[in-house]
Amino acid sequence: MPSLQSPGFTPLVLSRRDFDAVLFDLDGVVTRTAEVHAAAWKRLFDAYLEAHARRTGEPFQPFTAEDYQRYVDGRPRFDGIRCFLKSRGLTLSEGALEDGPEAETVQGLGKRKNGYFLETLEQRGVTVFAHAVELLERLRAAGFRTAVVSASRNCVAVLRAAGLEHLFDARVDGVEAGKLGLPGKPAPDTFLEAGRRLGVPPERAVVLEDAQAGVQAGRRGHFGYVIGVRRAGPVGALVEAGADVEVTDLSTVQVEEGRP
Ligand SMILES: O=P(O)(O)OC[C@H]1O[C@@H](O)[C@H](O)[C@@H](O)[C@@H]1O
Repeated sequence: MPSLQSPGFTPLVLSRRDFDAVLFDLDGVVTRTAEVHAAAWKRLFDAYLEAHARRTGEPFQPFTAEDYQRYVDGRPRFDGIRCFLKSRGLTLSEGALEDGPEAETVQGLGKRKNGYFLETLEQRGVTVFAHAVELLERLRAAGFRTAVVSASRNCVAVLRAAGLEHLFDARVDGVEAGKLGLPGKPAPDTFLEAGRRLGVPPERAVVLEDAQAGVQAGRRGHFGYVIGVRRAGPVGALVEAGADVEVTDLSTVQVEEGRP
């Protein structure tokens, strides 16, 4: 039964009796980079929407936190652009791969946003959620296999900057998905690929996600357990999107060696 975790309820226990692997989203679950992405998207879309309002005479309606959570968070870069513009009844030509950041195309907007993201990352560096790193260490000590599954093409750079590469047995990110032609979240394919690489079937794997699209991917992939990690957004939104449980503090997740 889906539930919201709160004091007084039975603690959430991940046991080796039930599961062999845990698949972690990166931005917003392990590293504090979801807010860097969100700020870069806001900078991009607010400028775009303001210019659109000036051109058409329609009122300017800014890009909101809810827009980010519903249409952009967790999805591959260009899917996020298309999905958000569609939600506002806007379309933009796809453009070409070589379009520069100034181009008014999906490709151009994607490059512009990536420039904003990298600029902030360069200034601030990458910080982590200490409880997520501790959970990864506890899981690995108990014999779980671990993977990182991220839509981001910046996944390796973020992992390296945070010094976290050694905590994962497999990585399926935006670059890998592009090479393999895998659709991104909310499709389950990147999580399923991570399970395959670990040699673990979906029912023996747990998904940890902070994004609605990511939770949906976990549900659609029929994974053994889907944990929604609520960092922002309304209480219950991740359970509504398909998580088995919603937690805010990963230090409350218990790990048991059990017997596989
Ligand atoms: O633009 P990138 O680095 O490839 O990232 C794509 C997406 O990666 C996801 O992990 C983030 O939740 C999104 O905000 C981001 O847009």
